[in-house]
Amino acid sequence: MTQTQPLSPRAFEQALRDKGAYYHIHHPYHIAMHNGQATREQIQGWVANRFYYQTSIPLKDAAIMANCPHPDVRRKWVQRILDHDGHGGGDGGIEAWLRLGEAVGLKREALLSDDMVLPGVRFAVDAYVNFARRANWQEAACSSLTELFAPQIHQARLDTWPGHYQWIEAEGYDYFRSRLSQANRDVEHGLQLALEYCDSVEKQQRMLEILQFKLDILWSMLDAMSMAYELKRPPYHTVTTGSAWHKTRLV
Ligand SMILES: O=C(O)c1cc(C(=O)O)c2c(n1)C(=O)C(=O)c1cc(C(=O)O)[nH]c1-2
Repeated sequence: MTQTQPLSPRAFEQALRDKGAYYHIHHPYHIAMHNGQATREQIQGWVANRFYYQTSIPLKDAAIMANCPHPDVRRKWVQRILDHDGHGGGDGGIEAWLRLGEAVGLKREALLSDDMVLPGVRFAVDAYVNFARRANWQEAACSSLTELFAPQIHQARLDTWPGHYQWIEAEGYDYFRSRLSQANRDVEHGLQLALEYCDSVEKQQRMLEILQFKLDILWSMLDAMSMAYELKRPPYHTVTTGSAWHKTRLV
């Protein structure tokens, strides 16, 4: 039956939350990391590839702000950029992620060079940034709502990784700890925007589709990592043992 009336705000919020069934917490790569079955190379590969996501988030948030004509929204949204880039002399999330890299045995330069970033990860992350550039600001803003499910995944890492991976240095966990409160605050704002904006059946359905698009991005990143670090099939593995893929941000 075709839906003619929009869902109530409460029912729509529930429909957004139900998308958690597809969160990357359920990806086999993530499950292996959670269960202590990931090798050092797999953890390092994940940290190095996720760094590309971390450094792209402020680009994505700046694109949203560039398209948003409302000072009150921008005033709140800018906090996301400050969280990652740091402000007032304090380090931000990007620096914390670099420390995570060091804690898992990677050199800062290795992360900063993007050398390990697999094409599949790059394409997925670039799709997120480009979506934020093109979409209207409300749709782009609400695509961050996978963060609804993020505190759980950060907490699970804090609970299980120190026991499983004793070789990871303790300072590495600061990033996950800091995101627990930041993500909850972001979600509160993002949810409020989504509930206000999605006042028709069409907008609600489109927003659910956008959230799925974002879930697809996160899942696809881990698919690329599975190919490279679990199945040992990085791009061009039939041709070379080297990493021939492109290494620079082209878009
Ligand atoms: O570690 C994770 O699993 C995870 C997932 C997500 C997410 O759901 O997009 C984010 C983060 N972490 C994160 O640390 C973060 O800063 C972040 C920002 C955003 C966003 O879409 O604006 N997602 C996420």
